[in-house]
Amino acid sequence: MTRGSAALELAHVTLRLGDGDAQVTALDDVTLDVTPGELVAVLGPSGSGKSSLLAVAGGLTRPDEGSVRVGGVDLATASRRELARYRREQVGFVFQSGNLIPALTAVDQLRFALRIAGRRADAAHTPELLLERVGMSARAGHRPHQLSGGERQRVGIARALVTRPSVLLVDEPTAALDRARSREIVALLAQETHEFGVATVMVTHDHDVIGACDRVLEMVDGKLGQVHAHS
Ligand SMILES: Nc1ncnc2c1ncn2[C@@H]1O[C@H](COP(=O)(O)OP(=O)(O)OP(=O)(O)O)[C@@H](O)[C@H]1O
Repeated sequence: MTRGSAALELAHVTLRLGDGDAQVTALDDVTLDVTPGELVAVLGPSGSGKSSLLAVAGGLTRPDEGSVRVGGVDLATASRRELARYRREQVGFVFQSGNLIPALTAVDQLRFALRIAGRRADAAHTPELLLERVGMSARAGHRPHQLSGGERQRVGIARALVTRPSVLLVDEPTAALDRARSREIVALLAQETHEFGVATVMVTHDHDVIGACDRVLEMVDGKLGQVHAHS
């Protein structure tokens, strides 16, 4: 699989979870193309399938039907080994509250991510330079408990990008932040998405932050579509 700029292409993806009467169609015929350098927001109520969408796009689970293509490989038919490799080499994840490792300083979070990925930073994307990009140089030696929620998210974004993924998957990045911080974080995600040419999907409940996104979609009962006005 080639590294770098690759689109994320989901076609007619269906994912069923649970068994028998308890079975739920978490994703129902979902089609989504995200181009390199594009930030797509996915809105939707709790239980609508947003986490399932990230799980399928991130190679954490295979769909029951449809295809999920990144750089010419179909994750729906990939082996477990190929999926693990895809997750390690092609995907960056950003979670709700940063999900940083408590014992590590900000710069070590990024070094550790590189080590896990079995990668070396190229000269233009060292951990130090990435932290500078997200405005965290002065806090590079701080551990998570010494950082604010917004600062932790900045480190989380830098950590996700240090391995130079093709696809960036972002789960409720502003859940723990106030309105001003939320807007800053999503503006940063947009900036880095464009700069790195990464295909980014951000799921969120937060209608307030979608102005910075290139495209906004809505998930309802496992179906992905255009946003409808809410009363
Ligand atoms: N392991 C499972 N077995 C059965 N059903 C499941 C399982 N995991 C999730 N579901 C169901 O699948 C549907 C989609 O869940 P999903 O977590 O993708 O929604 P979500 O939009 O991310 O919700 P939230 O915003 O609350 O995180 C929900 O109806 C949920 O109850």
